[in-house]
Parts: sequence; C-alpha cells; structure tokens
Amino acid sequence: MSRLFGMYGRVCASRPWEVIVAVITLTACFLTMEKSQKPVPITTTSTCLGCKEDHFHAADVVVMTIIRCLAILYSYHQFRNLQNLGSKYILGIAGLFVVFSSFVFTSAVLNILQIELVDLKDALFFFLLLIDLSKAAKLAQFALISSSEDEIASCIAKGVSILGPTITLDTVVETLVIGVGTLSGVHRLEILSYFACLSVIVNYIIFMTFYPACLSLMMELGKVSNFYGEEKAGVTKMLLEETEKSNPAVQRVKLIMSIGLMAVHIHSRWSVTSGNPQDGLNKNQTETVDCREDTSFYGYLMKQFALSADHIVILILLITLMIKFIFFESKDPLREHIEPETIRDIKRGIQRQKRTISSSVEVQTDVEYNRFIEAEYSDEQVSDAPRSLPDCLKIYRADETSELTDDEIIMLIDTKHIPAYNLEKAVKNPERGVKIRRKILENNLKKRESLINLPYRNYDYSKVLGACCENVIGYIPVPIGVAGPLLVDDKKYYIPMATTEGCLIASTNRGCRAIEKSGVKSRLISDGMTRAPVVRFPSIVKASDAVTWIKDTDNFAALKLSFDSTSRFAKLQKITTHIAGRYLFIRFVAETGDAMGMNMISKGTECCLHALQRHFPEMEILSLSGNVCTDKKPSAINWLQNRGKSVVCECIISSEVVASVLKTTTKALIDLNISKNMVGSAIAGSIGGFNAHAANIVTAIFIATGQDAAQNISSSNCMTIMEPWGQNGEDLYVSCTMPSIEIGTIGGGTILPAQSACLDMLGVRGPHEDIPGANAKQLARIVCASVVAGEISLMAALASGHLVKSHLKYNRSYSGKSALGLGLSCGSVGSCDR
Ligand SMILES: CC(C)(COP(=O)([O-])OP(=O)([O-])OC[C@H]1O[C@@H](n2cnc3c(N)ncnc32)[C@H](O)[C@@H]1OP(=O)([O-])[O-])[C@@H](O)C(=O)NCCC(=O)NCCSC(=O)C[C@@](C)(O)CC(=O)[O-]
Ligand SMILES: NC(=O)C1=CN([C@@H]2O[C@H](COP(=O)(O)OP(=O)(O)OC[C@H]3O[C@@H](n4cnc5c(N)ncnc54)[C@H](OP(=O)(O)O)[C@@H]3O)[C@@H](O)[C@H]2O)C=CC1
Repeated sequence: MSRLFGMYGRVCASRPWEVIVAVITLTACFLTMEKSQKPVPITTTSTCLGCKEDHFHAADVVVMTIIRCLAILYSYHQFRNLQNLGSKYILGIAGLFVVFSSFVFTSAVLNILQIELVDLKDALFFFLLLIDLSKAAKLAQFALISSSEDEIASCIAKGVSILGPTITLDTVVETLVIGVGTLSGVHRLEILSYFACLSVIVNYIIFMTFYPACLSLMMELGKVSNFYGEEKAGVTKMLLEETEKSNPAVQRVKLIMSIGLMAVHIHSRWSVTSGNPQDGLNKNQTETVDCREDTSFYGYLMKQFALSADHIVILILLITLMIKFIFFESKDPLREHIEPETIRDIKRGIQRQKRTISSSVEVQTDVEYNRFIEAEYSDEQVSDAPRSLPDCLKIYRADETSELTDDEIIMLIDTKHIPAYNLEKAVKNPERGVKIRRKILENNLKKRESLINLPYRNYDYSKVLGACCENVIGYIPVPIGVAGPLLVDDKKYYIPMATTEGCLIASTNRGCRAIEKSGVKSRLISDGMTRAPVVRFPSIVKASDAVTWIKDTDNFAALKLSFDSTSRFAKLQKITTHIAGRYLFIRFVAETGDAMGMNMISKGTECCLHALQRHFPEMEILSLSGNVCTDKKPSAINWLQNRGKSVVCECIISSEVVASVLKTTTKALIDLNISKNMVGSAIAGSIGGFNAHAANIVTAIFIATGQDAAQNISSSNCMTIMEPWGQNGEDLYVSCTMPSIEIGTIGGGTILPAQSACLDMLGVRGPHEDIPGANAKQLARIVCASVVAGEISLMAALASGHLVKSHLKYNRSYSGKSALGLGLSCGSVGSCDR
C-alpha cells in the first residue's frame, strides 16, 4: 500500500506543472459551470413560518457553541504542534495550502452541485475542525529534506508513501464520523455535516494531487538548499520517520470503526430513503420550521440568553488560549519533548545529510554549515550558571557525569580532578569527550574558529581510544580513490588509495591498464619484523662473549622459547648481532602473523632481554630500540637485510601497449630508467630509492588500509628495473624489488571501520582464517604490484614529457584550465607562461 502511494507521490512531484494546471483547469471549469437551475442556498439558519425571521432553536445553539469551542481548542492544539515541528516556512506553506484548498476547492465542488453557501459563519468553525495542518506541514518537511533537485521527487514520494495510507484511512473515518452528524436530527448540524463531509473529501483529493505538485514546484523554483538551512530538515526527517510510521493497532481500530459506521449509514439512509425519498440535503435546506411557541416571552428570553452565552463562552476561550499560547508556552518545545538520545540521533542524521548535501553546488559553505550545526545543535545544556565545585565533584564521584554540563566538566579539568586526556573515560561518552576537549582547545587558540572545519562527529571513537589515538579532537577526512583492476597472479584487484595528490591515482590507474593483459607476477621472498635493542657491557670482552653466547644454537633455542611465549603468532626466526665497541645491538627477527608486528616483536624482545640479563648481569639495557631495527628512519640495514615483507614483482608489456597506453617507447623508458632511477639515485647517494615514486603508491595504500603511515619510509624502499623484452627487444620487462614492506591486516589502524573496509575490498581484512600471516603477505604483494603500475605510468609521463601537463590538469584544476588553455608553451623570448 505504502509503495503504491510512494509511486503515486513520485508521479505528482515529478510532473508538478501538469498536475497543477490540470487541477486549476478543472476547478475553473467547475466554478464557471453554467447552472442549470437556480442554486439552492445552504443556510445555516432555517426559515421561520410564524415570525418570518431566522428561526432560532436552543438545541442548535448549544451544539454549535460546543462545536465552535472545540474548533478553537483544536486549532490551538494544531498551532502548538506546528510550533513543535518548527518553522515559518512550513507553517506558511501548510496554512496557505489549507486555506486555499478548503475554501476555493470546496466552493468549486459546491458550485458543481449547484449549492450556494450563503452563510459561512458556522462553516468556518467546521473548517477549523477539519483542518489538519500538521499533515500538510509534514509533507512540506519531507520535501525540504531534499538536498538536490534530483531528490525532490523521491522525498515527496517518500512523504506520500508514509502519509498517504494514514491520511486515506483518516479521510474515510472522518467522512463517516462526520456523516453521523447528518443523521443527528439537529438541523444546522445536519447541514454543516453534509458540507463538512464534502470538504473533507475535497481536501483529501487536493492533498493528494495539487499539494505535492505545488511543493515540488516550490522546491525547484526556490533552490532546494536555501530551504534546507533554514528548515533544519535533518531534524524533521528523523522526527517524521519516527512519528509517521502508522501504528498498526490504531489502523486496525480505524478500519473496524469505518466498517461499523458504514453499516450505520447504510442502515439509516436506507430507512430514510424508503420512508421519504425527498429527504436529503435539499430537503434540509428548504425545511421550514413552525416556531410559533417560541414567540413567547420565555422563548424570547431564552434566545437572547443562549446567543449571548454562546458568544461569551467563545470569547473567554479565545482570550484564555491566546494568553496561554503567547505568554506561557515553552519557547523550545522541540527539545522539551524529545529525549536527549533522539536529539543525538537527529544530529547524526544531520551530519549524514550534510555529507550528502556537500555535493550540492548550492549549499552553504562548510564553515557556515558547521556554524549552524554548532550553534543550533550543540549538546550544550541549559546555560544556567555552573554548580559549585563540591557539588560537581559529588556528581562526578557518584559516577553521574552525564548530569554535569560541559562547563562543569571543564571546571573539573581546570581544577585537575579530571585529566584532559582522560575525558572520554570520565564522561563515558567518547564523542562528548572529544567535543569538550575541542572547547578547551578553542579557548586556547588565537583563532577560536580554527576547528570549525575539523569534523569530529559520527566517528566510532570506541575503536580509536586505547588503540589508535590520544587527546582526540576529531578526524581528518582524506579523499580515497581506486585504481584498477590490477591483475596480480591472475587475480583482479581494485586498489584503494587515500591521497590528496591529484594525478596519482590517474597515473596508477593507467599503469594498471597497461598491465591489464599480461598481469603482474609476484613472489614473497622473506617475512620478518625486526627489533634491535642497544645494550652496553663493561668491556668489549664481555660484549663479544655475549655475541658468542647468542650465536650458540642451544642458547638461541632458549631465547626463542622466551620470545615465542609472549604471543600466539610472533615466532622468533633469527638474531643478528652488531657490535660497536662495548655497545651491542641485538637484532631480533620474527614472523608476526597477519600483524605488522611492532608491538608483538617489542614484547618478545623485552622478554628475551630479561632472559639475557640473567646470564649477563653486568649487561646494561640502554633501550629496547637501538635504531638498528630500523623503524621509521632511512637506513641501509632494512634495504640490505630486509624488514617486514620482502617482495618482488615483474610484468611484461607489449610494444603496442607501451605506445597506445603509455604514449612512449620501450627504448625511451629503459633509457630513462637507467639515467634516472639508477645513475641519478646513485649520484644522490640514495639507499633504497632506486625508483620513481614507490612512496606515493605505498603511502596512499597505507593510509587507506590503516597501516602505520610513518613506516612508508622503509616500506617504500624499491628498485625498479626496466629491460627490453621479446625477439626484437621492443617489448618492455619491468620488475620492482621491495625488501622492507612493513604491513599488516590486523592491529593498529587496520581495525578502524573505514580502513578495514578497504582491506575488505582487497579480500585481506583481519587475520587469515587458515594460515596466519597469509593476508598480510598477500597485501604486501598487492602493494608491490601496485608500485609496478605506478612506476610504469610515471616513467612514461616523464619519458614523453607529459608530467607537468597532466599535473596541471589533475593536480591544479583551479588554475589548470587557463594554464592548459595557454598550452604551457614557452614564450618567444624563452619565458614560460604562468
Ligand atoms: C605513554 C606515556 C606518555 C606515559 O607516560 P607516563 O609518564 O607514564 O604518564 P603519566 O601518567 O605519569 O603522565 C605524564 C604526562 O604524560 C602525558 N600523558 C600520559 N598519558 C597520556 C594520555 N593517555 N594521553 C595524553 N597524554 C598523556 C600527560 O601530559 C601527563 O601529564 P599530566 O597531564 O597528567 O600532568 C609514555 O610512556 C610514553 O611516552 N611512551 C612512549 C610511546 C611512544 O613514544 N610511542 C611512539 C611509537 S614507537 C615507534 O613508532 C617508533 C619506534 C619505537 O619503533 C622507533 C624506534 O625504533 O625508536
Ligand atoms: N611498540 C612499538 O615500538 C611500535 C608500535 N607501533 C604500533 O604498533 C601497532 C601494531 O602493532 P602490532 O604488533 O602489529 O599489532 P597489535 O599490537 O595490535 O598486535 C596484534 C594482536 O593481534 C593478535 N592476533 C590475532 N590474530 C592474529 C594473526 N593472525 N596474526 C597476528 N596477530 C594476531 C595478536 O595476538 P597475540 O597477542 O597472541 O600476539 C596481537 O594481540 C601499530 O599501531 C603501530 O603504529 C609502531 C611502531 C613501533
């Protein structure tokens, strides 16, 4: 049912002009229709036979007074609800719509029926009772949720699909219930009930046709995003979805009620019709009443009294409600009525929507948006003065930090009762902790608004704390792209790369394309993380004794036993020793399963050092890391003796592909590789840098997959070799040798959701199910193969002289257009265009 309404809503919203024109044309036709006979006036009074003046009936007055009071109360309630939904636009749209539809369209229908509404005085109160402003407002809110023109129809369709079934059932029930009024026997009530039924049905038709179309048009004409900011659509979206899901029990009751009422109607109408076929609306309209007994003095008094009481009651009610609405209603009922949890959810919704709308060109700047979010939806509690320090401490110690305001928490931090870096734990809400830390930081910054563009919401800090970061103030969104498919050992991979260097992914992608047919072959040569503590002995004799002791097979076995006991996966492979005077550097090498392994190996090494110290009590442990490891620093040892995964990859590219995809020749590439990657790097005294840009690819994949980014230093060690291939030597053979890729698929940043999603893309997330270490090894091979792709493409760009042109296009688009337009040619006197 809901889907049906949804489809219908989409049709109305996506063809607004057609629907509006059709409805207006029909209405105009109805209004101007030639009347075949003189219209019969509906009057809310009836003609008195005896006195020739408006007939007065006490029962009518009482009933009508009650209806008027109810109508006023109901309208009051409606306005309060609208205030809760909260916006002048919504109120305006809904109000206009209701007035328009209720009066204009109902009048049009009355015109077709050739009925003239002479006295709308009482009908007005019925209108008030029939109007449901909130439904119109809610549909408007759905429309306002749309962040781009494309979304308008979908949002309205969603609104119609949610509201449609409820409104349809409500209309049926309303018509039937009001229809009971036509059987009441109270003359004025009967006439108005007929009128009201008609109005309800007309309202329904307009709500389902004209209104969605109008909304759609308004949104399109009014530029979606402008509405968005003002309407806080995110808030309403969440509310709507929560509140509009129809309660099945209520729906069932309504259905049963409708059937019952239908039975009542059929029964009474059948009996009325069979009794007197003249009865009906027209009969009621022309009914005359003999009221001669009312001409008595008592009757006259009653009439005067009842009329004035009628007015007095309504007046008092109106004044009371106005005073209450203006002076005593809460100014921020939205907050009052929604649980803090819901507000938080709503805010998350806003952030999600913000991400969606940030793609829209029309949307306000990020700074403006963030200001809006900060100002409107900050978790700031009431701006009451903070409680006293002892009171706050009492609450804090009672473990009820959620009761404390941000300012009170800051007071506890300032007075050293809470360490600032422990905020998340103290408030037991990581996001709130981060938010408070930002506040403290902002107070200490020269430019307080510096943090506005640094996001912090909607991040799973539970995975960060105690694992990836301290003193957290948010997160940095880094764009991530994909290169590929890359064929590695006959399997296709799509490579996630997080980078801000335009052109890098385009280049790697071109490399992947160049090796698409032949693919890359990869082999893992060795796997072993290293840690090398520095220890000191009293003399070189003692130091060399230690070297001899460690080299002994049995002693190594004993050390390995200690080391291996510290982890299920870290397994000591070998120990190399490096002596320097009385200093000894002991390099532990261990496999660490699927983890990069620095924590694991450090733990095992520490255990071994303690075992060693038992044999050499004079040994002084200077540091667990003596830089011979070598971690996160350029060094020859990793290049020569490997660290982490040592991988080698090769591929062959045909001369045709070199020409068509890489726009160069094999000869030019080989020539460049020798001059640049070999000779050039040798002249520079490079260690492990015999490549064009391995670090680019390594770092982008490292960031995407949650590796320790600082380990790009050794991990990017690479020698790229290019050779001629094939019979004529016109095809290209390329290999990359990377001896120290420090990488893992478990531990560190790999556990964060976005990063593990990237690992998932490559099919290597987490620990390998059967062979510990297999995932990390595979990831290392993928990295090396991606480096091959990157190397080929950049070398080709350099060989063909395309580097600057391509970077201005992809890396500097803001000025690239003009630069490219000028062709980057050198001026006639030798100067280059800017
Ligand atoms: C962890 C600490 C700081 C503890 O240090 P601690 O002295 O035990 O901590 P404390 O509780 O006594 O607090 C002292 C101060 O530390 C700060 N502090 C204390 N805890 C926190 C926290 N949670 N968040 C933020 N700040 C903290 C804070 O400023 C605090 O002062 P307070 O504000 O309380 O007056 C210390 O043991 C330490 O610095 N460890 C070294 C860890 C490190 O540097 N890791 C880097 C990675 S290792 C690596 O990647 C490279 C490597 C090692 O392989 C390179 C190589 O080969 O050498
Ligand atoms: N301490 C240091 O000196 C340095 C630390 N780092 C940081 O260390 C972190 C990485 O350390 P790392 O040791 O890799 O990771 P972890 O510290 O997260 O250790 C890996 C954990 O995963 C468990 N595990 C489960 N399944 C497997 C599996 N299949 N293979 C391997 N381990 C498995 C290990 O079990 P078990 O407990 O049985 O071993 C271990 O507890 C990063 O955050 C990095 O930045 C970086 C450089 C230096």
